[in-house]
Amino acid sequence: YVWPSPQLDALESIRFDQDRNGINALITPCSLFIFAAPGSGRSNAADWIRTAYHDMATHNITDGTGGMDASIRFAEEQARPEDVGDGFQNTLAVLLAVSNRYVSSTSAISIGGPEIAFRGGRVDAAVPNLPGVPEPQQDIESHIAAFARQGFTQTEMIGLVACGHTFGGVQHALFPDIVPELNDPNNAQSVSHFDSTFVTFDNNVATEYISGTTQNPLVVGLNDTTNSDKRIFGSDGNATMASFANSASLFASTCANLIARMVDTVPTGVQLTDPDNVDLTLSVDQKTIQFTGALRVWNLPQTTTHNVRVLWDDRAGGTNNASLVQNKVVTSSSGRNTATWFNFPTLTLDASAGITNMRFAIDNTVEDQGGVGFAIQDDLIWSNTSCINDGPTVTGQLAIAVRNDLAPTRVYLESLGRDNVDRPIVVETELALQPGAGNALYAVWSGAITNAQQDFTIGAEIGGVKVTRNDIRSVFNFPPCAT
Ligand code: HEM
Repeated sequence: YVWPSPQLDALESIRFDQDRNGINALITPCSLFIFAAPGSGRSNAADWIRTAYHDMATHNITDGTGGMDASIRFAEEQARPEDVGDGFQNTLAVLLAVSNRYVSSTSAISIGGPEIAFRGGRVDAAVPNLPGVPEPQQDIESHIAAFARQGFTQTEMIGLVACGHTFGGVQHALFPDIVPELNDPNNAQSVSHFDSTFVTFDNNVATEYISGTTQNPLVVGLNDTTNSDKRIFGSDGNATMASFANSASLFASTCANLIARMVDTVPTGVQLTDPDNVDLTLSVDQKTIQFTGALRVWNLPQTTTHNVRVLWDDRAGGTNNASLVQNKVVTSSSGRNTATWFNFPTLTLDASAGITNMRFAIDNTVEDQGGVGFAIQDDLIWSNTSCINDGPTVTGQLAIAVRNDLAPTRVYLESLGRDNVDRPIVVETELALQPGAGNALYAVWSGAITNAQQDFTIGAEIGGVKVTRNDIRSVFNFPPCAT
């Protein structure tokens, strides 16, 4: 994608900036289960993947209803026999809290699985979807029909079930007719696992099935009616499962494709470079703009030192440049990628020339998103007349500088809220124009802030159209208010 994109920037930050915004800690180690004492036999990771499938499984390819839309959060869906168990509640309890989007592919990646492509833009449902998650007692024809409705062929059904059932297992409490009480202190919730390596992504679900050693309770369960994996895996004479047993890499690449499709994604390559937190703050006298930020470069060899510079264009036709300083090196996504961070020095720009675009020179290579550069807008920016009032209750004042050619009808701060069905929504806090606070270049709009913890982005309405500037700040980013 082309930076900046507030939505994709946020999504990829959760996925790739594990040291800052990640959810890896919730699935590290892969066997972690935070809702019971160790040795429960369950894992957060397995819950998340099952949740993603159950959310998607209501999809109807013909009429386009259902799918990955987080409708699984509705009590009505969770009360259905097809959605038995507390795994969905557990998943949503943590994922709704740490992200503002529904991110599910992350768990599989971090368990050593294949890297799964993803795209953003899922929209949370306002109402529950129609039922449609397959259940183990149904016959093979219903399963083929259910996966066809979800958009998967019979071969893809075998693959997707095998990819899902490399994690976790079946719980006695939920399926007492399939799994007996195990009386095992290391498996306190009596979970009969699908393969011997139930917290790892590998092809053992297939090798154990083909070699006849499988303990998968949906294959060798005593009640043949609920042996749905046996019917599904055997439905093409075991051809697909044999191919997975023969080739771990075929299994991994098939799962990467199928799970990517399951979470409604198209492949996208990792960006080589990606600016982050590019901050513009107008000075008190409104004659200069402070320009700061950071650059993340993927997979830069660490053997030599690097010469990294930011080049930027201004509205007066000038081009400028400055050297960046290497900061930290972070390995993310289970060691697959290394991010090297470079900090901008604090650059002081002449506000009358401002800034329009930037690009980077990394050693001898120019990174400019294929020639378009990285666009920067200096029309709606934070004013450093913003300030914080420390005390028992922290409050403050946030101010936005608005370039005079803009003439907005409203300027406001945007923050994240939830509507009455828990969908993320944008809450707007109005700011007022401060007559006399501006100058020939910028006007100043400001307002009092009572919730100091709240993060804000900048919003304005210009000619009836709403615009957003995604430079996130709270009062903690500003100096103390004058007393
Ligand atoms: C015909 C299709 C399927 C049937 C009948 C089925 C059935 C089941 C059943 C009965 C359980 C036990 C749930 C529990 O006791 O907590 C289970 C667990 C699980 N399923 Fe499936 N499943 C199907 C397809 C899939 C697919 C396509 C995926 C993902 C790609 C998936 C992922 C999982 C995972 C990860 C678990 C383990 C959950 C845990 O241990 O907490 N399943 N499945």
